[in-house]
Amino acid sequence: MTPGIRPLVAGNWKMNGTSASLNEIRMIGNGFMSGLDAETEALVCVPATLLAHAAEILSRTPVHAGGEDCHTKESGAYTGCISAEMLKDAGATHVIVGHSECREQRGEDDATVQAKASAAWRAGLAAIICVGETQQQREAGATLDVLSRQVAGSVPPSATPSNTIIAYEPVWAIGTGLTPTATDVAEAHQHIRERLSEKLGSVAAKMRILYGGSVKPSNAVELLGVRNVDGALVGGASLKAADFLGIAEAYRNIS
Ligand SMILES: O=C[C@H](O)COP(=O)(O)O
Repeated sequence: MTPGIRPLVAGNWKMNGTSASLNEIRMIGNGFMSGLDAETEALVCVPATLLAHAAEILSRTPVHAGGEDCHTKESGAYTGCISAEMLKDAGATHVIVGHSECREQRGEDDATVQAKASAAWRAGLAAIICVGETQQQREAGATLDVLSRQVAGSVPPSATPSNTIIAYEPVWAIGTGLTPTATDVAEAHQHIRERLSEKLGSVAAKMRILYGGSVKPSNAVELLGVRNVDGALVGGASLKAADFLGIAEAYRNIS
């Protein structure tokens, strides 16, 4: 938590979900209508095939719909790719960029991630920029250096709290059930906040820094209660409305 920052609980469905899954979206939207939005803002990033449907369902609720990735260009000969403008047109308010799965599987570097964040703004979307170390980097004691490099290279210099959210996702914690200790999370988030301050100045104090990596209802109070943790980016547990809502409910027990 950071005083004065409203936390964001964001889901990332990754390559999961068909039209049969839209009922979970409906239940997430309804859950936030029953008062949860007082504590947190909520967002579900879904595959592009579901985005327009999800956005339509969520338009009657406080929950936003988002995309999971975007191209740097607005349009053109990029078969299979989706621009930020297309996501916006389908109803997105946010897009994730630089997720470790994109960095690793598609060889995305920091410059590309930064260009994608700028593309998101060009379309009127907020960018959720992901950073985080691998297991190997962690074992080599390089976590903070990696985070410094990724913040320096991936965050555009004109980022503001309204157009940019940072997500710290230790790669080794994603989908593994493993999580860093609260002390490690606090150190990483403080380090990111400091690097953002150096880069962006005073606006960094109000920028949301989410934690992602095996967040579940059972560990949400501990992880989300850490200083400088301003919400969660949730993968597997966002696929089930009950789990996603359970994570958001953690804020009722965090002071
Ligand atoms: O974007 C979400 C993260 O990769 C976390 O995924 P997870 O909650 O399944 O570990």
